[in-house]
Amino acid sequence: MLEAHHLTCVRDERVLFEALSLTVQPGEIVQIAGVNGAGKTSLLRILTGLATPESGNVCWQGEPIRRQRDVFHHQLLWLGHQPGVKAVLTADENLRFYHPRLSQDARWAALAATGLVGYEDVPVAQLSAGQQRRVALARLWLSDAALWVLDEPFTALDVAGIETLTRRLERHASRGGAVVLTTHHPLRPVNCPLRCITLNAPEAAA
Ligand SMILES: Nc1ncnc2c1ncn2[C@@H]1O[C@H](COP(=O)(O)OP(=O)(O)OP(=O)(O)O)[C@@H](O)[C@H]1O
Repeated sequence: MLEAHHLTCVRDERVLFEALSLTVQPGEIVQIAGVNGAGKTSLLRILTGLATPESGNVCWQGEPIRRQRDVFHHQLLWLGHQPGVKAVLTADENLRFYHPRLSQDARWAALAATGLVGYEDVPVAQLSAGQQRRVALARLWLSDAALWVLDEPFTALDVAGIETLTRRLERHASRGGAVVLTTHHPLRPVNCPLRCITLNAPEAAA
């Protein structure tokens, strides 16, 4: 599904990782672990095509992503470290921005799935940090992308929110999707293949 070959990433004269290869198969969750600054977000950005590695390449279904950006991005849902929602828009308007063709019923159902019943028409700026995260995560209930790449998706969620999200990830994997995520929150045992790739603390470049 997704393959990374011999990736090297240097930031600020530090080698974050070198000759890193990994594959992501349908039906699995891959956790990228490592200490603060190890390069987890940098790796996710390379895997999604948002950043370019010093060397190596990333392939989707056997083809380099740089040669098929539109196809790849159609199959990708990327949620970055920040909630990625617009503060002046309501929860529902944020979902409509990303999914203009979906019905209000579908959008509200997604918000209900993340525990936001009654907050649909509230401007995001007035929501708590955890609720803002839930608005962003509601896209996971609307997306039909095969590959989800999620940077710290559990941040700011309460215990119930963490469980709801974990179940959503399991369901996506059970339907043949794949998830790559970073988290400092330990994942509970899941009912699908789960692999953890740990990045070492970075070294100064030679
Ligand atoms: N655009 C950039 N320019 C310079 N340095 C960068 C850039 N992006 C990241 N870095 C540096 O690369 C290192 C790794 O950053 P990254 O965000 O990938 O780490 P991380 O493992 O996701 O950390 P955390 O767990 O704190 O989120 C950091 O030292 C950071 O300062």
